[in-house]
Amino acid sequence: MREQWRAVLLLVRTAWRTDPWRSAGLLLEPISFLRFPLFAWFLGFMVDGALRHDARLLATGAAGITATRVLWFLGRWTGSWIRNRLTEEVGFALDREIASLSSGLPGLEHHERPEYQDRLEMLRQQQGVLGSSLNTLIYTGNTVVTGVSTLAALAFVSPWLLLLVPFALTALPIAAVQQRWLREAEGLSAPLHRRARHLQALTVDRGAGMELRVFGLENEVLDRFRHAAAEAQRPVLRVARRGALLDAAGDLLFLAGFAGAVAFMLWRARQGQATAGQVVMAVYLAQQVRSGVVEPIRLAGFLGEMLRAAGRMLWLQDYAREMSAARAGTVAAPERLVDGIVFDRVSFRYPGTDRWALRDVSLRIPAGSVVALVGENGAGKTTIVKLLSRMYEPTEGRILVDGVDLATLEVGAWRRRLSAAFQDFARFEFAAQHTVGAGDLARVDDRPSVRAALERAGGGHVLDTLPGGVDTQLGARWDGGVDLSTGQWQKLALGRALMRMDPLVVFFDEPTASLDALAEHALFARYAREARSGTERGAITLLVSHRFSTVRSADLILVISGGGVSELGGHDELLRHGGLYAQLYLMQANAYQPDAEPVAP
Ligand SMILES: Nc1ncnc2c1ncn2[C@@H]1O[C@H](COP(=O)(O)OP(=O)(O)OP(=O)(O)O)[C@@H](O)[C@H]1O
Repeated sequence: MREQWRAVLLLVRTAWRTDPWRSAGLLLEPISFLRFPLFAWFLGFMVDGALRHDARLLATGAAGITATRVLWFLGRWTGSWIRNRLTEEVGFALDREIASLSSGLPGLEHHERPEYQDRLEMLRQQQGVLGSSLNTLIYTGNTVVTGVSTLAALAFVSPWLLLLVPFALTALPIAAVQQRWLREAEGLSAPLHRRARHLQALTVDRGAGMELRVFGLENEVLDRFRHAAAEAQRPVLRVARRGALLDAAGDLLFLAGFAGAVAFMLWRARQGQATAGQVVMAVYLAQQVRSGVVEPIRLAGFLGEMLRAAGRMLWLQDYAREMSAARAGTVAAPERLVDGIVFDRVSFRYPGTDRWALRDVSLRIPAGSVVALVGENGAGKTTIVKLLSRMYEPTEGRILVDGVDLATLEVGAWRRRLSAAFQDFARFEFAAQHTVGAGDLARVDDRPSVRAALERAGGGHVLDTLPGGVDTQLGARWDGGVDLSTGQWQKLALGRALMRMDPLVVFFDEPTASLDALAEHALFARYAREARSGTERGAITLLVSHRFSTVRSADLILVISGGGVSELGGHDELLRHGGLYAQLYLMQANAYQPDAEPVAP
C-alpha cells in the first residue's frame, strides 16, 4: 500500500511540477460528477409536481435538471480539456525521466541483469500507460465522487436500498483476482517480449540485414519473431479470457439485486411510504449503483496497473539513486598521473555469470606509457578497458590511480579525463561536425579542432568526400543524409577519440579493424610519438590490437591469457622470452611473408 501511495504521489508531484495551473484547474472537475444524485433528485420533483399538479415543484425540477446538465457540460468540457493536455505533458516528463535515468546510470552492469532488463522492458511497453496514468487517477477520483454521492442520495430515500451495494461489491474480489492474474501474466510475458523485440529489431537493423540475406535467415528470424510475439501474448490473453468469465458472473449477480430494489420500492409505494417521485428517483439511482460502485473499483484495478507502471518508475529512480550513491565516488579525479595505474589482485565476473573474466590480476602501468594488450579472443582485454573506464567495478581487488582507489574517484570527473575508440563504435547520425565534435562537448562546434582531430586520425579525406563538408547530415535515413562505409565511420570514431586535449587515459580497443595493417601501424606510430611527447600529464595510452606490427611499437606489452597476465614486457624482451607472445608474433610475421623461411626468435 505504501508503494501505491508513493506512486500516486509521484504522479501528483510530476503533474504539479509540469504545469501547476492546469493541475489546480483539475480540482473543479469532480463537482460536475455530482450530476447523478442531483438529476435524480430534480427528476423526482418533476414527477411529483406533475402528479400533484404543483407548478412550482414542476418548475423547480425542470430548472434543477437544466442547471445540472449545464454544470455537467462545463465541468466535463473544461476538465477533459485540461486533463488531456496535462496527461500529455506528464507522459512526456516521465518518458524523459526514464531516458535520463537509464542513460545516467554510472556503469553498464544493469544491462547484464535480467531483472533490470525485464522491468525496463515493462516500463518501455507501458510508456503510454504511464502518460495516461494521471488521467486514470483523476478519473478514478471523479467516479468516487459519483459513487459516494449516489449512495448518499439512495440512503436518503431509504437506507434499505444500500443492501444493493454488496451485490455490486462482488466486483471487488473479482478485480483483485484479475489483477493478480494480470501481474503474473505480465511477469511471464516480459522475457518473451524482450526476445520478440530483439528479433524484430534484427529484421529492421541495417547491420544485421546483410547477414540475414547472405545466410538466407529472413524467414527464420521472422518465424522466430512471430513465435516469440505469439508466446508473449499467450499468458495475457489467457488471463483476459478467464477475467471476462468472472465479470459476467458478477454482472448477473448485480442484476438480481437490482430487481429486488425495484420490487422493494414498488412495495413501499403501495404501502404509501414512498411517493411516485421517490420511486423514480430510487430506480434511477439504483441502476447507477452498479456504475457508481463498480466503476471506481474497476478503475481502481486499472489504476493498479497504472500504479504498477508508476511503481516501476519509482523502482528505476531508487535503483539509479542507489547505483549512483554506491558507484559515484567523491574523490576528485587527478589532473595528471605521476606514478601510474596499479591492478591490485583484481578479479572480475560479469553479473549473472559464475565464470571469472579476470582472475587475480596484479600489474603496474607506468604513467606516460603506451601499453598494448594482446591475447586471444575472449582472453579478457576489453574487460580491462571496461574496468578502467568504470563501466564495471572489480568483483575482488582494487585498481589504484596514483595510489588512490579508482572506485572512490568521482565517476563523471574520471570519465572526463578519458577518451576512447572502440571496435563497436557508436554511429552518431548527426552532422559530421557533431559526430566527431561529440568527443569534446565543449568544442563540439569548433571546426578547426574537428578537422585537426580527423587529420590525426587519418580521416581528413572523409570530410572532403562529403557533399556539405562538416555540415553534412550523416545516416541515409535522414533527409539529405549521407551514409558512410564502415571504415569511414570508424575514422570518424577515431577522430572523436582524439578530440579531448588532455585525457589521462586513452583507450584504443581494436578501433582500426577496418584499416589495413600498414595504415594501422602508421596511425599508431604517429599517435604513440605524440603521446610520449606529452608526458608532462603522464597520460597512458592503452591499445588493444591483434596486429603485432602495431603492438610492437608499444612501451609495454601485456599478454592476457585465460583472464590473467601471462607475460609482460617490451617487444624485444618478450621475443627473447620465447613464450606465447613470441609464438603469436612469429605466426603473424610468417603469414605476412608466405614465401619466406619461418623466422626464428
Ligand atoms: N557482457 C558480458 N557478459 C558476460 N560475459 C562476458 C561479457 N563480456 C565478455 N564476457 C566474457 O568475458 C571474457 C573476456 O571477454 P573480453 O571481451 O574481455 O575478451 P577480449 O580479450 O577483449 O576478446 P576479443 O579479442 O574477442 O575482443 C570472455 O570469456 C567473454 O565471454
